[in-house]
Amino acid sequence: MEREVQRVRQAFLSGRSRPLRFRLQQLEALRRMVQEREKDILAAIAADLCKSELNAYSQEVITVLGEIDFMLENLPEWVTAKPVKKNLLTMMDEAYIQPQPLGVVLIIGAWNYPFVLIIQPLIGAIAAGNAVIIKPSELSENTAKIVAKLLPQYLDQDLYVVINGGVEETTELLKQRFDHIFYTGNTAVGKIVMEAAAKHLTPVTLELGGKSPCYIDKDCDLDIVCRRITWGKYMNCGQTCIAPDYILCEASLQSQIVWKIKETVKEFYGENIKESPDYERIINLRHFKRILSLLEGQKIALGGETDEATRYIAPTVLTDVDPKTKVMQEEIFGPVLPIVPVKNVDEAIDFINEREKPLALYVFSHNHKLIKRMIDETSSGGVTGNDVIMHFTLNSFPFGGVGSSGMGAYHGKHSFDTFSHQRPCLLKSLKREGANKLRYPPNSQSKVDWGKFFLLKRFNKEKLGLLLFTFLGIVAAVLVKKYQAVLRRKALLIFLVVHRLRWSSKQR
Ligand SMILES: NC(=O)c1ccc[n+]([C@@H]2O[C@H](COP(=O)([O-])OP(=O)(O)OC[C@H]3O[C@@H](n4cnc5c(N)ncnc54)[C@H](O)[C@@H]3O)[C@@H](O)[C@H]2O)c1
Ligand SMILES: CCCCCCCCCCCCCCCC=O
Repeated sequence: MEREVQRVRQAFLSGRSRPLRFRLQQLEALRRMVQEREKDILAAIAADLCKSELNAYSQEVITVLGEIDFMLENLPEWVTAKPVKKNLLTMMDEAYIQPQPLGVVLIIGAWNYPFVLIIQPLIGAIAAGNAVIIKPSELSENTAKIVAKLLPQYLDQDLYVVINGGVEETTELLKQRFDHIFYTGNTAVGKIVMEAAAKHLTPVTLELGGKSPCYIDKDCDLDIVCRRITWGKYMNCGQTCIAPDYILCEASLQSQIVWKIKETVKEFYGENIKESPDYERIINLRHFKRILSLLEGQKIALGGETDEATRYIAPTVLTDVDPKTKVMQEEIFGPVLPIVPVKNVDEAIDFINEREKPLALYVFSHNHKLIKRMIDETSSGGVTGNDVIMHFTLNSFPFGGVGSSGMGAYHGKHSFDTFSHQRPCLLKSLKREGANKLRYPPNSQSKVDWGKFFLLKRFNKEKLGLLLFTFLGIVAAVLVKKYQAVLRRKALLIFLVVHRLRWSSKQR
């Protein structure tokens, strides 16, 4: 492991990952890989999650292609140095911020969207000029294998390396020194990653999970609300980090919500859900049993059917859920949707604020002010009003958690920034030493006063304009005085030419 990381570091130190042209070439090669090997990639995701190729394409491949195109379009602008404002002491110098790669980045992926969750951060890391080691999740082994097989066929083999393995290999990997660790997965392992990173003072991005609440106001079109929630909750069989975890609403809305979700489930997956190509399965038996244990003692208003052999759990809704029960203590990460009755929006806000900060928050209402209030008075990684999941699709948004749902963010420019160091560069001349005497010892009151003027003095724009105007006036006056004779001759010449022209035009 140590030798492998060393090899990647040597490749980074060769400097070839840095030029813009190289980064663009690698991103184009990655796009070619996704396009040319699409069938293999979709088959691997399908095998891991029992997912149709159409769904694998819409949920993972589109995002990856969109992200690559966005990078290719914007990278030339992002990599350029950005000049910054200067003060009076640095007025004559060059001052700019130069984004630079961090070095060797470790990306650890999760199994639930096994392709996009490693390739999207990889795109950002390449764009920022880094070398990368990718550790896909061992639970989605087909995707892990295909990525390990394809990447070396398209990308630089020493700069971008896939290491497959489970807890043992990841633990070994985490002992090595990296310049950034980007981890996606559960909060408990997130803490292990951060602890390992701390030994080398390595910065981390932690894309974690949590219980994302969904508040439904009574002032709502429940048909639409339930269709959107059903889509986001049961997509990937509930195994989505930003799926609505539970619903908060007034008790009286529960029966209508259950009825409308039931109708939508029929519309989406047909009478026999098990046969629907759009309904996935639970990743493994451990998670299957964990989710079943959350149903114990609950009022099942919809679904509840299971099949251990195929790890099938039907779209399920629980009503009148007691917040103290197990299903409300951990992230569900499965197709089970508890409804917790609350009296009103105030109680919903308190409920959310009494718990860990979630990765996403959803609020449904015709009342825009209520949505704004919910946003102002709570905290979460991201928010979508009147829909679910969709903030993930906008790559101008930073995607990430807050508090126990994670730290740092990525997607689009935010990925580029996450994997870059914003280096401040001040370039002075070796001349103009006179001005520098001010800061050299011995110090004096007069030097301090000048220092205060240079560093603290703020000119307002109007005053500065007036000052400049006066200065230009003085310069003009001096010039006029100095070149009076020349100016007089020029003025005479212009006078003669103008008059000559007027005279000739009159003659015609
Ligand atoms: N914020 C996001 O973008 C995002 C995306 C997907 C999933 N998630 C969250 O991830 C969780 C589901 O993923 P998971 O954790 O089951 O995935 P997982 O089991 O695949 O684990 C994630 C990674 O951690 C590694 N790992 C596991 N145990 C480890 C250990 N003891 N030491 C070192 N590494 C270890 C695995 O090898 C894997 O690569 C959910 O909480 C979900 O909300 C978050
Ligand atoms: C054919 C219609 C396309 C619709 C696009 C919808 C995209 C949904 C993307 C969902 C991906 C969620 C990944 C979340 C990562 C955490 O688990």
